[in-house]
Amino acid sequence: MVKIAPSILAADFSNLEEEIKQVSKAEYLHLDVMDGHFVPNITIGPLVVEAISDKTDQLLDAHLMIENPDQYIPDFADSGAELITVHAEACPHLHRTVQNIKEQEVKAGVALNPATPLTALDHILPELDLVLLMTVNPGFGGQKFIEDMLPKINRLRKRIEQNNLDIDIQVDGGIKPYNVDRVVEAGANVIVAGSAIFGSDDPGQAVVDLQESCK
Ligand SMILES: O=C(CO)[C@H](O)[C@H](O)COP(=O)(O)O
Ligand SMILES: [Fe+2]
Repeated sequence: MVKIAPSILAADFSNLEEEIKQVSKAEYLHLDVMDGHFVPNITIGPLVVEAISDKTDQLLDAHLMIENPDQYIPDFADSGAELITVHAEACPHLHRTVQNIKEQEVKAGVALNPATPLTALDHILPELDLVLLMTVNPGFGGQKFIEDMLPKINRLRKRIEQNNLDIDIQVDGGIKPYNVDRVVEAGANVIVAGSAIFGSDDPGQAVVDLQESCK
């Protein structure tokens, strides 16, 4: 089943509780953590994740776009994140970082930037619960989907199937009602959407519309 993960990056932060309530039909809530170093933007930390965890039963999906994530993994797990995703590009000791996530007894994800090849997953894939394929360059919401990511998604899905693995493929960036069917067809099964949901007049309906488009 395909799951929708609204990214609160595009929500009204002055009214976050109400914004989150509107998207409660989505299975995940995607929390973009940016440090101003790995990406040129700064967003939220564990304190905000903890505040959100009191307000929803959705799976809290922390997308860490930060350098040295190992330093903060326990804090994000303690704050209620149930899936922690780190960027391969930010982790010189990726295997150790993934083990650090698993020690916290939360799901472990690895994200790849658009220009990072799938070979970055060669010696880590069986350890993962999820691979996040960025479909824009990370740092900002509202960017244009990079079409060249479709064959990348498909190659990863085939590799997962050929190796009899049970790993989610999440896509993040520029996903809209008009292209979501193509990312699902290519093999993605966790769909992040920020501006397509919170930029619409009715975020709750936008979640339902995306769910319908995935069927
Ligand atoms: O990780 C991200 C940016 O780095 C966001 O999750 C992503 O950009 C979602 O926003 P949109 O759907 O508007 O593209
Ligand atoms: Fe994200």
